[in-house]
Amino acid sequence: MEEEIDVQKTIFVFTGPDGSGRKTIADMTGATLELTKVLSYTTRARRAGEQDGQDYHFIAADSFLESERRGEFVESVHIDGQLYGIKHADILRLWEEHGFVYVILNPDGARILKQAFGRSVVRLFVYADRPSVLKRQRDRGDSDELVSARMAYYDEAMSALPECEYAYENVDLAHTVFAISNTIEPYMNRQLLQLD
Ligand SMILES: Nc1ncnc2c1ncn2[C@@H]1O[C@H](COP(=O)(O)OP(=O)(O)OP(=O)(O)O)[C@@H](O)[C@H]1O
Ligand SMILES: Nc1nc2c(ncn2[C@@H]2O[C@H](COP(=O)(O)O)[C@@H](O)[C@H]2O)c(=O)[nH]1
Repeated sequence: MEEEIDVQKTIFVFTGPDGSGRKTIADMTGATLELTKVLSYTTRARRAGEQDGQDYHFIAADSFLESERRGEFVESVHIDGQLYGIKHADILRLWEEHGFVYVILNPDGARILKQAFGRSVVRLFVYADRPSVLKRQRDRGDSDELVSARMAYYDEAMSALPECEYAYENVDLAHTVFAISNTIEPYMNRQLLQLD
């Protein structure tokens, strides 16, 4: 059931197929508009260049399961043997502190957040065609194993496009960030107008 949430508090959910550029775009847009990121918790190992508390909260499986048992996650998923989730309390705290926040989730997680928080959730679906997604992951140096595991979810992820509030084909990075910033800004300005 949808929670009673102040509609001026918004969570922008960057979703879409892996490798489409969601994270890059989310973080660039977040930096441009001074949005705070709600970090996921995960049991997977940190990859080169990733930092705890910046990319994810990297935690042990027993700690994740204990939090799950206590009902702390608003949504959690198993992907390729690893656990990922977002804590309810983190969203509420960051909403209280900042009003506008963002998160990067797969489409299943995005759907669950929408069911939980209704109008306070705005899903921004970022996609690219299959060859581009494949190339971006290979260019980044991801292993063949990781790339094939992710590509197995491509069609399923793409099928979530119509249910999202907005969708962007990410061909040119700067252009996509500009378009998404233009979508988000009116939400923030609406709040400023109401505060006047
Ligand atoms: N428009 C673009 N053109 C070319 N490369 C891009 C573009 N957008 C993003 N990239 C690059 O593609 C790679 C994947 O981007 P990113 O990590 O943001 O994707 P993602 O959708 O979050 O996927 P993942 O969950 O696999 O990290 C990165 O190396 C990023 O710099
Ligand atoms: N439903 C959720 N999906 C999440 C969460 N945190 C990350 N993700 C998505 O998982 C895959 C794999 O991520 P990777 O960093 O291991 O490559 C990707 O689609 C992420 O967006 C979460 O808390 N919930």
